[in-house]
Amino acid sequence: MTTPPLAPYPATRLRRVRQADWTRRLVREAEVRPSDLIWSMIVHEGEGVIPVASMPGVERLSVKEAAKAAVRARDLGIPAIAIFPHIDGARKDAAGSIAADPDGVIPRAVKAMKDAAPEVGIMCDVALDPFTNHGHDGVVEGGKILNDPTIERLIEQGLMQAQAGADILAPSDMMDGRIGALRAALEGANFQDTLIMSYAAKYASAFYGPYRDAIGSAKLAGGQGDKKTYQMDPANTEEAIREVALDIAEGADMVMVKPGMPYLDILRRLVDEFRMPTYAFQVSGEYAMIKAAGMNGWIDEERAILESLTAFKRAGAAGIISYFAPWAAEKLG
Ligand SMILES: NCc1[nH]cc(CCC(=O)O)c1CC(=O)O
Ligand SMILES: [Mg+2]
Repeated sequence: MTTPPLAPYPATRLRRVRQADWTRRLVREAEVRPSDLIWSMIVHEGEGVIPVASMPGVERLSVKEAAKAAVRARDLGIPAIAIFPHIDGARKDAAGSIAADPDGVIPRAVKAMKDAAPEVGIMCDVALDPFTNHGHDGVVEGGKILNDPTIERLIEQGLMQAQAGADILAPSDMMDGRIGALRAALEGANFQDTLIMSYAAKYASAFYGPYRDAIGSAKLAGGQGDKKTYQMDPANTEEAIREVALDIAEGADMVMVKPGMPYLDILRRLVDEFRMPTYAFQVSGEYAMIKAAGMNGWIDEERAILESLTAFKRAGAAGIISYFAPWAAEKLG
């Protein structure tokens, strides 16, 4: 885009349009609405709610509470909820054997949430790490994360989630080829309408720390932070283009960039390049930073949250996955 020639000062005074709230609202380019939000939510296997220490204000919800939250999302105009499981450590193993258990907390939550609020889209994380005792997103052998055997497990998990009623499957594992395999499996099992949102450009980031605490994998091997053989190097942009190109070609309906704020340049690039519905995940560490600074009185928390969400929209996001979703929807609604 070329900028039209501007009359020199004083004919042009850019401050004129900023002089009052009404002028600012008239020229505003990006605005975040409740319909832009996907509520990121942790569910657990027990009863009641359990606070997450490193994410003040976020609680792990029981299935019953998750169903109530779905109703709340509907009433707030939030279109979708992304659920992630906290699994009892004693039930994890090296293979993540219970990842595709049709009686697990995720399928139970999906059913309860769809029963309570069928109008709300439910998105499931397709990944093994909440279920493995090493915290990695894949099958590990001799210290290596095996790509193709992992895909087989993800397919079982994804089909189970679709069977339970999940609307969107969101593989967050970063194995090569899993989008194509999952799409073929869904077609083969008559799930033509199940959406796939690919965590297409997911970086090996320090900003996932509180999440690993929330799902109970922080102290495990994978929780020490090294997922660098499958998640992307934070230094790379062109590689993100290749990742997203492949996932679109394999059948992704929507793509995601993760984390959010430190990667707004990637988000913009991908929107420009592919014109696909592109989402940003404002991850646990971003939540924790804003919250911690706010609680200390170091920043104005409410303004910082809304500014951060607006920044995603300005950068081109079709929507934002965020732990702030219910608070923000209430504020904006
Ligand atoms: N499959 C892993 C997964 N799915 C969602 C998140 C992070 C979410 C957040 O930080 O809020 C992670 C973390 C990781 O890769 O270790
Ligand atoms: Mg990929």
